[in-house]
Amino acid sequence: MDFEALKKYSALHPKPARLTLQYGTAGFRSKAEQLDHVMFRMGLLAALRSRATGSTIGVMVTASHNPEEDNGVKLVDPLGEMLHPSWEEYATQLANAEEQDLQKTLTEICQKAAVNQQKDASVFIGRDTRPSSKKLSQAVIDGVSVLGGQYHDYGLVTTPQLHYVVCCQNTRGQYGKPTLEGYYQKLSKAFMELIKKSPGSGEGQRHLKIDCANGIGALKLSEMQPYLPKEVLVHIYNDGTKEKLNHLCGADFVKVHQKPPKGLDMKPNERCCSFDGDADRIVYYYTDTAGHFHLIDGDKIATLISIFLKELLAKVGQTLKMAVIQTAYANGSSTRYLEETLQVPVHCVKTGVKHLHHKAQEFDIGVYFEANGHGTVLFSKAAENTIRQLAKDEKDDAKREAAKVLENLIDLINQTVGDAISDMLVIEAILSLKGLTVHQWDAFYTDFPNRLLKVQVADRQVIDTTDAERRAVTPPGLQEKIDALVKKYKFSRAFVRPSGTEDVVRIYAEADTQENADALAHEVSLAVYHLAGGRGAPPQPL
Ligand SMILES: CC(=O)N[C@H]1[C@@H](OP(=O)(O)O)O[C@H](CO)[C@@H](O)[C@@H]1O
Ligand SMILES: [Mg+2]
Repeated sequence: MDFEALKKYSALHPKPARLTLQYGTAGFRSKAEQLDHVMFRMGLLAALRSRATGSTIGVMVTASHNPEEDNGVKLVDPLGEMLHPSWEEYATQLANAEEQDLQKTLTEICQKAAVNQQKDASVFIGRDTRPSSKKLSQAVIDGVSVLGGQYHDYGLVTTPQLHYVVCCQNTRGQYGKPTLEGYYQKLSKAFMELIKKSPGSGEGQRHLKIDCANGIGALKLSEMQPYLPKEVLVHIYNDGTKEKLNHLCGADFVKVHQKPPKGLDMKPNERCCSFDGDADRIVYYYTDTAGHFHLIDGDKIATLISIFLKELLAKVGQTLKMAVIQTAYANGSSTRYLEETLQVPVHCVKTGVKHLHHKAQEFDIGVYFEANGHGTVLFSKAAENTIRQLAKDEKDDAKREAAKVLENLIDLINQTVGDAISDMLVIEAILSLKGLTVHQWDAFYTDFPNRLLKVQVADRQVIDTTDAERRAVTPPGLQEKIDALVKKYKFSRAFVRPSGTEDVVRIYAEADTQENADALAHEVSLAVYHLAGGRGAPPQPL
């Protein structure tokens, strides 16, 4: 390590005194002006991680659905997964080291993680469309360079595209070509193969309106359009030319407010969807003829995909082990439908994509989605090989054809991470093959009325949870109080947990009616306020 150069460059990216940030569920996120030193240091860390793994590491500059003024950064591990938890810790230490301790902290990390400093380092960098992203990604490049690492700057990409190219690079092209063109070609080819066999629905069914949150999704989807068959009539809204990123639009806005985004005119029964700011989440929705808004969230997306996969597995006659992975935020009605009607095993894990991804790897086919629309499907290597073999050699025509559909699905799905573009194409292909309207899809089951609230407390870490975050262990008395409140309502459930991305405690409640779900959520939020050190005025009823 050239400590003189490090000192010199670090001085160009100084850390504001006393500022501490944490590498959380979604990496670092903060106001953009606080992040220059974090970016430089994540460039350093990516170079070390690359040396430690002997692989290319990704760095994505984005704050996803946060306001345009924010920014953030996430590291991508060799196969396109989220950064390993032990390194999240190093990331936090490095970001918070005072200037004079930087060298010491780096040396310590190298020792703890057994980094061979002689090895080559290679880092792929991408960024979203925020005004601050260009400059911040330059700080990442400075960090990589000062440690003698090589970098490839992909410029403007969606988060899942960066995960994809990292995986392609480290699998030596097995997963695909590590270029955007390679991504467009692989996905569009698989998509075209899939919809070839669709029964040819009417023109009206082919339209899809997409709210791109005024973000990167609009740019990349337009870039992909020439690769898609002309039967797909995709209409891009909120493309970022007029309005602010994520402002009153995007997947998070639609999910949280349960209403349509600004800037997209919806006619009754038209199929619409929203991406988030870095295009790794997607939710669908429509309004019915009575003008009611219907949200089709990640749970219903997981259900649609599971139904389709289950049918195909039955056709190919393979007993591959399939499971759906959810978090506690999954609507209880979706869990019940999956377990009881579809007879698919469901597992509940802690909030955060890495937990879902990890669990999904235990199965031949693991379908995972957060209710907010982040998700994908993982196929084990063995399952993938079986399917590809059957698609090639199976003598029985029906079985072989079903295996081919599965094979194309494997190629269409971005298995590295949830991907709005890829998920959208998967959903569109399934709806088209099954001849389903958005209304029919929505009717698989009816969501239980629910409410998500947040409460400010002095220190949200006083709440500790267990059982995939569904029960609070501390502070004393809180869980007993929640249990007593839940008993007052029919078909009810409630839980609380400290957010990993915001300084709040989240409260979730379900009950038989919307009024009851609202009332239960409110009463639980009061319990949190009183027992967990509420800050400011007590929560008011809705
Ligand atoms: C209830 C909810 O939607 N929580 C989100 C949110 O996490 P919190 O830890 O709840 O702040 O942001 C995460 C990162 O985007 C996402 O994985 C998660 O699902
Ligand atoms: Mg996102």
